[in-house]
Amino acid sequence: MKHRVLVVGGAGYIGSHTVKLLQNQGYEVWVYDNLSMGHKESVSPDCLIVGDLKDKDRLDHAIMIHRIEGVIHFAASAFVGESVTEPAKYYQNNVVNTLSLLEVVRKQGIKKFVFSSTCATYGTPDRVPITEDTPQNPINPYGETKLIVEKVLRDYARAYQIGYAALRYFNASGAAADGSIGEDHSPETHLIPLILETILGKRKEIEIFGTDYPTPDGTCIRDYIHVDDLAQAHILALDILKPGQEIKVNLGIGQGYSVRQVIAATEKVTGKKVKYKESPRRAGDPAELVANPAKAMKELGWKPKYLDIETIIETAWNWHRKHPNGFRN
Ligand SMILES: NC(=O)c1ccc[n+]([C@@H]2O[C@H](COP(=O)([O-])OP(=O)(O)OC[C@H]3O[C@@H](n4cnc5c(N)ncnc54)[C@H](O)[C@@H]3O)[C@@H](O)[C@H]2O)c1
Ligand SMILES: O=c1ccn([C@@H]2O[C@H](COP(=O)(O)OP(=O)(O)O[C@H]3O[C@H](CO)[C@@H](O)[C@H](O)[C@H]3O)[C@@H](O)[C@H]2O)c(=O)[nH]1
Repeated sequence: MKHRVLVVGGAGYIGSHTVKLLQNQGYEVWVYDNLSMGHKESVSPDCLIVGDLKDKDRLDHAIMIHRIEGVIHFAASAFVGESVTEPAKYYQNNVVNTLSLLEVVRKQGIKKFVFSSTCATYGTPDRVPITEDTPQNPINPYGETKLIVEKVLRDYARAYQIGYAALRYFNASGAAADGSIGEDHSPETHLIPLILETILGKRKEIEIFGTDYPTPDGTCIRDYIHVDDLAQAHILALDILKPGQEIKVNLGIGQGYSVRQVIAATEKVTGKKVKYKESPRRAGDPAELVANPAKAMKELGWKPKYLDIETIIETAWNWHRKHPNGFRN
């Protein structure tokens, strides 16, 4: 029997791709989202419950009437740069509101909880690729909030037997292979969609944030992982979680690309030149974040399908050029 799942933040970018995959694989799915960043068009209307994370009564009711067995929690404020200038928003939404959700989960006796963590919890790692035993010393408030929730989950697992998976994603990218849904953040801050918007003439140019990093071409290196590969890892984690179990894994492909390499790969995929300008570093950005995904592959039986940046960008390009205004067309 496939589980009945509540996907909190399920109308967002990674959430909506996970919802689609869960539905394709026969799970009964309910989406809970306040639509502050998400899009109602990204999920089927009959499974959407519009509500806020801090509304305990609404969550309680949703979990009870739909007899939810597992929760996947994507809802958060998730811009590294903004978290430096507006930390209060991040501690409130990512920590306080998540505690509120966990109160309901605990009361309702739910024993499967999958959490969107991040490689930003590692801060500036001593070495790459990053393994899960790398010390977690975030260098921005966003990473700090995610680390706090990981610690709360550890304690709740031990005291209340809530089984949890803290999935530490690297950089989510790409769009559904069938072109039906994709990435649409407002404001957009992520590198690949911004490059594509520049190509589509929606922006004058892309800024490269920092060209003096200790990397071969001076720009930041990240591990770009396809959103459907991320989605599949959530389903695998949900399936195997046992009460009180703790899973902490990195989700990346184990290969890093610099900002300049991503621009070059996008030019190749689209056949168009990208206008860019070199700008100062953005606050809160570590030089290089690349995953060692071996633990996720072993513990979840996970195997990413998209191992090549150009194929990942191709899926994003396919979505962006057909939906230049995102879900508004
Ligand atoms: N995008 C990435 O590269 C990346 C990398 C690592 C971790 N993450 C984490 O993955 C998760 C999903 O990221 P995303 O890129 O899909 O973000 P997103 O903003 O597209 O999705 C988040 C969703 O949560 C909803 N939400 C936010 N606050 C809420 C609240 N208080 N109540 C109800 N709903 C609320 C938003 O409306 C949105 O639909 C986040 O937790 C993020 O921190 C993302
Ligand atoms: O206009 C831009 C935007 C980004 N970058 C650079 O591109 C890289 C990727 O940036 P971005 O796409 O904004 O992703 P991150 O800041 O790495 O953050 C994402 O990836 C993190 C994990 O690395 C997650 O935790 C966050 O939620 C998610 O937003 C970084 O080096 C940025 O400095 C630019 O040079 N110019």
